[in-house]
Amino acid sequence: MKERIVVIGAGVIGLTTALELSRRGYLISIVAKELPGDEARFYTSPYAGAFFYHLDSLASRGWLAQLQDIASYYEFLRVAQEPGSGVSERVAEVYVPRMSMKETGYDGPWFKDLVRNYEMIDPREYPVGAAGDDIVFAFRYTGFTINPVQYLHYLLYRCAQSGVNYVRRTVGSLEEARTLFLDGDDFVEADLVVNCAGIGGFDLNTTDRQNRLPVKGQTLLVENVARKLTIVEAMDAEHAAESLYVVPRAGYGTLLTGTYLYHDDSLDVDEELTERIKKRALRYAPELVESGYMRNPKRLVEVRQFVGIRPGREGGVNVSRDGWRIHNYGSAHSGYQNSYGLANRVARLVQEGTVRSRL
Ligand SMILES: Cc1cc2nc3c(=O)[nH]c(=O)nc-3n(C[C@H](O)[C@H](O)[C@H](O)COP(=O)(O)OP(=O)(O)OC[C@H]3O[C@@H](n4cnc5c(N)ncnc54)[C@H](O)[C@@H]3O)c2cc1C
Repeated sequence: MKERIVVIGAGVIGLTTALELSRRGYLISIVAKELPGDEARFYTSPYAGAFFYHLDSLASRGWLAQLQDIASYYEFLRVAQEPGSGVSERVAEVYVPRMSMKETGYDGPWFKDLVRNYEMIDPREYPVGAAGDDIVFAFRYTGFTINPVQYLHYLLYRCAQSGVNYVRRTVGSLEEARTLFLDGDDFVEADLVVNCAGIGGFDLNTTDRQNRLPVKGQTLLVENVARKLTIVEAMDAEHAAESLYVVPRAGYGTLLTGTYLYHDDSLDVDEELTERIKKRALRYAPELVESGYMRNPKRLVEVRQFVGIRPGREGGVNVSRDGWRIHNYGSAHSGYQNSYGLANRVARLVQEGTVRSRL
């Protein structure tokens, strides 16, 4: 019989891992404190941008990270064809000001030969508002944007279709989680437990606590519609930790964001930061307030501000196995971008253990 596996967590990492394992024939129960539709300080997935992007060049990006990301890229482009998934294919444009160009001899992002329709942007096409930012590199490609709440519901639905069940429960340890495989109306012991608890993953793997690295992000959702996904690396010397992301979403509306506050897990909103984000967005995406485009209102109409805490980890994401315990947490700012790649790695860890135990 195939292994019974408890997956802890119903963020993008837990749901994708559960889905990919069930597609391979394993029996899966998800055990999670928060489920899609919930909001909580340490339930990060609903607060993401979310899109596919990383500025590193091929030379500076590890091959494992590349494999994870590109596996996810093509899966998301496929999912984008499914109505109601919350994923939409979009043109993505990236502008890199001189102040944020860290590499010398940079000739494009690591994915330039792997994504669809990659090309450099001619300086004559730069938005008028970019003047003064000293842009040294700009490119576009076929990307996608994700409406996270819609996509999390989609994943849960796909899991249910694939035979995955789920239980709302806070667990205090991996041992406790192991007793919570739901079999009909009863709990039985699981063969394996996968820790996909995001920032909570460190509480369940206490020997790793010193690597906990929360990274705060602040976002603003507006009703106005942007034409494309626009990414501008840091352009303001006074606020060098701030970039600009203009993220048009499925169902319209646009998310404006671009902040990384390391070792910060507070939830307060910085109103001055919100004003800076709005000003930058209007420089690069003036159509947001042009009635000629999608009948946009003449000012930004705020829906809501959000704060999300990215589950970062010193040393990068932890995907590892120790007997019946498997970990998959710490994906920081790219949990969507590498979700399918990480789930594939977990599936290999499950399989390798199974093969070894049969020898
Ligand atoms: C502003 C912002 C923008 C972002 N933009 C992007 C982007 O563009 N692209 C991208 O790829 N990523 C982006 N991210 C990062 C992405 O959101 C995260 O990497 C991802 O959501 C992490 O998912 P997760 O499943 O690991 O954690 P979470 O979503 O936090 O889920 C954790 C799950 O574990 C459960 N849990 C925790 N502890 C316990 C316990 N003890 N018992 C039971 N259940 C437990 C929780 O209830 C929850 O269900 C962004 C994040 C932010 C904040």
